[in-house]
Amino acid sequence: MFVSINQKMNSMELRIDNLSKTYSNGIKALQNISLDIPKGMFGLLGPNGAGKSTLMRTIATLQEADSGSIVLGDIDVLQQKNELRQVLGYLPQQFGLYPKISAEVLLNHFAVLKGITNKNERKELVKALLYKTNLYDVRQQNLKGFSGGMKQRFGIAQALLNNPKLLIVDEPTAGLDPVERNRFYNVLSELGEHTVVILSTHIVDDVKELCTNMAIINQGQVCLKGQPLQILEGLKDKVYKKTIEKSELNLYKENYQVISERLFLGKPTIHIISETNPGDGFTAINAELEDVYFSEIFNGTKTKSI
Ligand SMILES: Nc1ncnc2c1ncn2[C@@H]1O[C@H](COP(=O)(O)OP(=O)(O)OP(=O)(O)O)[C@@H](O)[C@H]1O
Repeated sequence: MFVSINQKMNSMELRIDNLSKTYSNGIKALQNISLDIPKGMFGLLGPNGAGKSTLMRTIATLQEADSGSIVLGDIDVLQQKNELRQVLGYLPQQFGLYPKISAEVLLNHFAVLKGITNKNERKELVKALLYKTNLYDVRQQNLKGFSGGMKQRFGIAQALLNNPKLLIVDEPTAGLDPVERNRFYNVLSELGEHTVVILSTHIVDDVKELCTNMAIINQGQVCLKGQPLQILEGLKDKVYKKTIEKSELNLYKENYQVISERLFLGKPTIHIISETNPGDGFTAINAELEDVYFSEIFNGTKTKSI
């Protein structure tokens, strides 16, 4: 049957099936990871060492898996590396930039490397991307003067040069202040409509602000996947909070399923999960994505789909 290009693009999604990777030191960084990632922003949330970067690098064809498969549309990612690279934009966790060169000149240089040979086309594209990433006004500044957020936005600009169908962004907001983080969110939020965007992060707010679908991974395993709003429904009427004395913390941990503790005006405020109202001075609160995250990281082991 004839399938139009549009139909093909609409069905473009990333499918990861039973992907596993054990490093030579015995660490099982990925254990049977399976995820269906549609177009739009997908948040991959997990603590340090969960396996996020290993997964991102494997999808980006930068390292091999031991077993499993990854498919983007009709591209078999693990076999057709060059095909994947043509439609991939990748912003790694750390990247170097030439410090003594302007953003405009460097972006133009990257465009040449990506095979955009027509000078006028390249000029227009560079200009459009500098606008998109809010860097047009500083395009003639050398990159060494750029803040962390400006560098990250430049990273996005270079990742978008080939109009990617798949964009991977690995822990982009670590170290950014709230204003820079917000600017970065604004740039990313416009990309999701036509592209599969995977945002790997340990910052819950990144996912809360941006993502329509998400998964939590921990110790190389997917422990929860679904849509943030539906996932929150799972904790409806089950989260309670109480401000306690520091000396009481261990006692509460023994008696309740404490999922998080935060200091508020110097005193610990704990969140617990309980099927019924615990009384004892606790108040019911609306679950936040942080509550889901902490409950999965500290207590969850089995994969749940919502
Ligand atoms: N090249 C490697 N050789 C051996 N072990 C590795 C290697 N790379 C990562 N690991 C280990 O694999 C596990 C997963 O690491 P990975 O970097 O994928 O996690 P992460 O979720 O990206 O963490 P972070 O948020 O700290 O970057 C960790 O225990 C890490 O120490």
